[in-house]
Amino acid sequence: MAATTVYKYKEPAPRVDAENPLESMMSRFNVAAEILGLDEETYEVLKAADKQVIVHIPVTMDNGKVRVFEGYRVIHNTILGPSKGGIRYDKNVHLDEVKALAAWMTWKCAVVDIPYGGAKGGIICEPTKMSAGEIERLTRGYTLAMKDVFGPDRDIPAPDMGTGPREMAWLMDEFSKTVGGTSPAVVTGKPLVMGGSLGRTEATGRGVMVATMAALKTLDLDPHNVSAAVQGFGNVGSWAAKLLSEKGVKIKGLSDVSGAYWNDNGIDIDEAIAYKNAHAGRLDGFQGATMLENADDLLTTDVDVLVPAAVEDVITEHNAHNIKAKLIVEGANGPTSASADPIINEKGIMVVPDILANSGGVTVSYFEWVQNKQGFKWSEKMVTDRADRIMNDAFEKVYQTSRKYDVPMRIAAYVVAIDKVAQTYKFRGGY
Ligand SMILES: NC(=O)C1=CN([C@@H]2O[C@H](COP(=O)(O)OP(=O)(O)OC[C@H]3O[C@@H](n4cnc5c(N)ncnc54)[C@H](O)[C@@H]3O)[C@@H](O)[C@H]2O)C=CC1
Ligand SMILES: O=C(O)CCC(=O)C(=O)O
Repeated sequence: MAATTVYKYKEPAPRVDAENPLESMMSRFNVAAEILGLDEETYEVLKAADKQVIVHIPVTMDNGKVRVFEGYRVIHNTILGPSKGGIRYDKNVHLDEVKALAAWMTWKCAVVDIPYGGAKGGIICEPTKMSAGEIERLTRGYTLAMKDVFGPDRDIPAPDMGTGPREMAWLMDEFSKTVGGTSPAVVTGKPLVMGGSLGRTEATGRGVMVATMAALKTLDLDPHNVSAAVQGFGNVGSWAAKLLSEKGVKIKGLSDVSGAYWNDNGIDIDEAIAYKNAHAGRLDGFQGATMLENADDLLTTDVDVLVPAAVEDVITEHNAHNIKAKLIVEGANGPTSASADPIINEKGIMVVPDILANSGGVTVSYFEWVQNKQGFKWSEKMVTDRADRIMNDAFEKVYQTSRKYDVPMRIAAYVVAIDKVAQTYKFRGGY
């Protein structure tokens, strides 16, 4: 008879970061709500998530044992349209983080004026330590568990950290089985051959580049005389670094989970991307730069532009004093904790906030969804021209709002977003 495995309780590892992204989101929301003079009813409606779904997904691992994973989907708000937002696979996923990310999606879609509400999903797992088969079973299990949440006119997921076109393809396939047809518009960020949009892969990084160019113009800086450091070298960071370098910006620093890399003469980004692609998505061992002793120092290096494009709460009250950049363009969601805001503002650093800077991704996701519904593919030029225009218009609107109210760009972006959602709420009524 096979031996029975005896269950042993393991204390979950405590979270190491003291910052809470949900609190950071709320503190900016509160400032913007006050500027707008939001009434109490609207404030209460917009502040809380509409729905939070927690699921436990049993997955047969390659060793034959069943492991149960915890997954979330938070629908923050659907006043502007069906909810939209990525799915994150990471060991540090937690509910408050997903709630903050879902709210940021609501504000982001409103800033770029696309007809979506906000949502986000996440599963606590370590995809780099799982086989493709295990990730596929996990993704299909999560999709089945969320079959009544997802839907092309209800809630439309997309990639985020730790997920990409491969996972979106499995999700689309599994969801399609539950409805008995092919349902491409249920998810965006799919592979091109199955209804993905040209330009989606690079869209977030491209938007970061477009926002950086717009910000440099307001600062009267020529991209050819500007240096930058990019934290995170995944989808967003690598595309942002590549497209910025093509505009003449000298990328002196890069980092990923393996550490930070520095070259005072500028890093060859194509070389770094080729290296990463050949080394399981990581930069360790990359010879085109020297490794910094302390990876966190990347954020305080002597560069003009800082692009945090990895995780939340990396710029805090502890390191904000030492930042030398004149401009921060937030490729990541929530990289700056609210505790750092006053220090950054005091130093006169311009911040293009996440809900504006990284909105190129959801904008092209919206285009993908429109193409799926039309059953008609757009050219790459049509996608990028339209996305660039939306990004430039949104930047201008937020910039003008920051001047009108004499507030930083971050608060201005919240003002633009909350105003749009609040006005729509008033017209729709019916709650
Ligand atoms: N993929 C997308 O279209 C969008 C992503 N975002 C945000 O951008 C950020 C990055 O997402 P993706 O590039 O999609 O993820 P990804 O999974 O493709 O890449 C993440 C990168 O960050 C690195 N990383 C992780 N922890 C790090 C740390 N502590 N220090 C330095 N590097 C670290 C990883 O090694 C990897 O290079 C996230 O905050 C995500 O929410 C925002 C809008 C859209
Ligand atoms: O492409 C999308 O729909 C959402 C991407 C996302 O999760 C984000 O913008 O944070």
